[in-house]
Amino acid sequence: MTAELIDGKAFAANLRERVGDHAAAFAEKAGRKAGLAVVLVGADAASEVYVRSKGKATVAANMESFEHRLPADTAEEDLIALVERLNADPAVDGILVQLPLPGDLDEQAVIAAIDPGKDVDGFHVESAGRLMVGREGFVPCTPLGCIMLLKDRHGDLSGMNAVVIGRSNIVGKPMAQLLLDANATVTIAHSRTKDLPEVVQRADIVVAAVGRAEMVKADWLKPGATVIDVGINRLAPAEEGAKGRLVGDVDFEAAKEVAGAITPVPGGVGPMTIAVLLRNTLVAAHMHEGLDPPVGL
Ligand SMILES: NC(=O)C1=CN([C@@H]2O[C@H](COP(=O)(O)OP(=O)(O)OC[C@H]3O[C@@H](n4cnc5c(N)ncnc54)[C@H](OP(=O)(O)O)[C@@H]3O)[C@@H](O)[C@H]2O)C=CC1
Ligand SMILES: Nc1nc(=O)c2c([nH]1)NC[C@@H]1CN(c3ccc(C(=O)N[C@@H](CCC(=O)O)C(=O)O)cc3)C=[N+]21
Repeated sequence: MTAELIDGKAFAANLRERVGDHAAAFAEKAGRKAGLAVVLVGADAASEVYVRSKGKATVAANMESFEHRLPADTAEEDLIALVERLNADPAVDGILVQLPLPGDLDEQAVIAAIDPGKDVDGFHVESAGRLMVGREGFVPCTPLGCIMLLKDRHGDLSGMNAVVIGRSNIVGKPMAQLLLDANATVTIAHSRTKDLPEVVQRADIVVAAVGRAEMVKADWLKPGATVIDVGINRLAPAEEGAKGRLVGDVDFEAAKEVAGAITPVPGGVGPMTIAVLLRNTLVAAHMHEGLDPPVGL
């Protein structure tokens, strides 16, 4: 058996296109473009690439991109002061502070400074709380992108057994909550989980968000399971000077012979994260202008 490939890249391109159309209509109505501010502290090479691609995608979707680069030794109060300026700036609808932050900057303190109405990453405690109790709010981009792919494939997830591996605030926990909201029966596994292969064996849906290259093995999977691989791991390059290959948390080559459907890395969940970020920003912009949010995004 060979799994169907879940083409996150194509799904994301389609979502960005629809967001772009709605963003153009928004600009007509509001007399301004929706705006996303991205704050990057320090000069992490991978983050640089990521921030640049977000900026390009934002502009391509008819929105404005504001990039703020601060040195790695920035004081927490200066970073928070920038966030507060962005909170007060009517041209900025969404604020994303690229994580992780360098040094001993307190991530929770910085995120807490973001206006929850501009928290398009969904990392603020207010957003997390809203998701937990089932109220409208911003949902973290990566898990929201994953649930879109799952609903696209399965329609109704009711009664399906879902196993989420990883319990971070930005992926694992919100992912589990979204699956629960979709009436799946959810198990959250983590580093203390006993007999992970046996836990995964029962799953109709596996979401791997661990950060360990190719950890999830093919023989753990229930035949026909749907596998969503969130992991982004760069392997050591085979030769000096070369760029290491990017792999997920799932042993893709073997898993695709057992799974029913699987997301590749790259080209799976990653592109969805950016597309959903643009979607969240456009929703924020509508709220800021007192307009009804676009339907069907
Ligand atoms: N595609 C995308 O857009 C995005 C991809 N990512 C990628 O997703 C992955 C996860 O990210 P993130 O959630 O931030 O990572 P974290 O490091 O915050 O969390 C990893 C989780 O995996 C668990 N874990 C670690 N080792 C094991 C193990 N051996 N068995 C079972 N569980 C284990 C940890 O358990 P414990 O809590 O017990 O320590 C923890 O809950 C990374 O590869 C990251 O790069 C992240 C964000 C976006
Ligand atoms: N405040 C904040 N919000 C985030 O959402 C956030 C963050 N900080 N810090 C870092 C992680 C990581 N992340 C990715 C997004 C897209 C790809 C992506 O598009 N990946 C491409 C491959 C890119 C490549 O080739 O390097 C793919 O999977 O196809 C990857 C990783 C968002 N994150």
